[in-house]
Amino acid sequence: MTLTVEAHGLTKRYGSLHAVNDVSFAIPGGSIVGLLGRNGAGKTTLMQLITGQELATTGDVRVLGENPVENPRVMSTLCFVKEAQKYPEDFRVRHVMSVAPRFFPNWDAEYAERLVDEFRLNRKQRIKKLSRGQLSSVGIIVGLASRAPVTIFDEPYLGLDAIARQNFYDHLLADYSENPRTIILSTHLIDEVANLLEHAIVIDDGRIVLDAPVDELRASAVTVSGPASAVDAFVAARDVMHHQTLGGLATATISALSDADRVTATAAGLEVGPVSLQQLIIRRSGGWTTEEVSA
Ligand SMILES: Nc1ncnc2c1ncn2[C@@H]1O[C@H](COP(=O)(O)OP(=O)(O)OP(=O)(O)O)[C@@H](O)[C@H]1O
Repeated sequence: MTLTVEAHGLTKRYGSLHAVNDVSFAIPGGSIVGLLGRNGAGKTTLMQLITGQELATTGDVRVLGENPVENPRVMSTLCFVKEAQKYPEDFRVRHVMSVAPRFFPNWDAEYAERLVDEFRLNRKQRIKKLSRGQLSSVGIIVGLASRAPVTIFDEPYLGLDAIARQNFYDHLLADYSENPRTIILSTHLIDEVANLLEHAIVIDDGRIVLDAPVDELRASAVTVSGPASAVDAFVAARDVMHHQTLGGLATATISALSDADRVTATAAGLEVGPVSLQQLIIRRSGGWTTEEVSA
């Protein structure tokens, strides 16, 4: 299997702050990877290291087997859609679309034009006059139409309404299916992208706290819900990751159940269901509590 992005002991320090701290991972080619974590966790710094925009303090990062820093061969395979992309002062939407092929050898101009219409952008509009959501749309169009072998989106949805975000997710999945490549998506909207992601890397305080296939994560836990007394009796001898009560009802998140345990739970009047990816990731990042929700 070809590895597209690899890091070994990668560290970026700003003064005494370890923004990225001894991080190692390997992203196989042809996958959609979620880079997830709380504010200030180190996601943007890690993406800057991958794209050669920052120099590592120590450690090593490779894109398609090569160091990305000042490497034109690697640059031609990368597209980094940043939250705060800068454009020349007098640029209009159509200028972005016309210069993009110079940076992205796989640029699909026809697809880009279709996306401009779908995201309802005015080709003549000055970039600096675009709304926050329209500016995000421009970045999304560049990221999708670049067809870059390694495409990285850093919170690409800022200011986008729900319809435009769904449009992005639908296009991402459809276009990725037709043109497989490596897509790294940094987002806080985990449940919105849960169905897109094949792999999740969670970073917290500069360190990777989770690096796992999403299917494996999903299979690792379940919720059991029902009358509080029945839920409590069922989970009494188990490791409870999260517990929530609402009136006389309770929901507990526990490790995956065997078939026999599922039968026992159902016989006790409990419902066994899936856990959302967001909940699993919050839990793995050490952020879950027991909640009492008043009715
Ligand atoms: N150029 C810089 N100089 C000093 N500190 C920095 C610099 N860039 C980032 N940091 C710090 O490094 C840490 C990681 O920042 P980073 O932007 O990578 O986080 P993030 O996970 O992308 O956060 P968010 O989700 O809020 O965008 C933060 O504490 C941030 O303040």
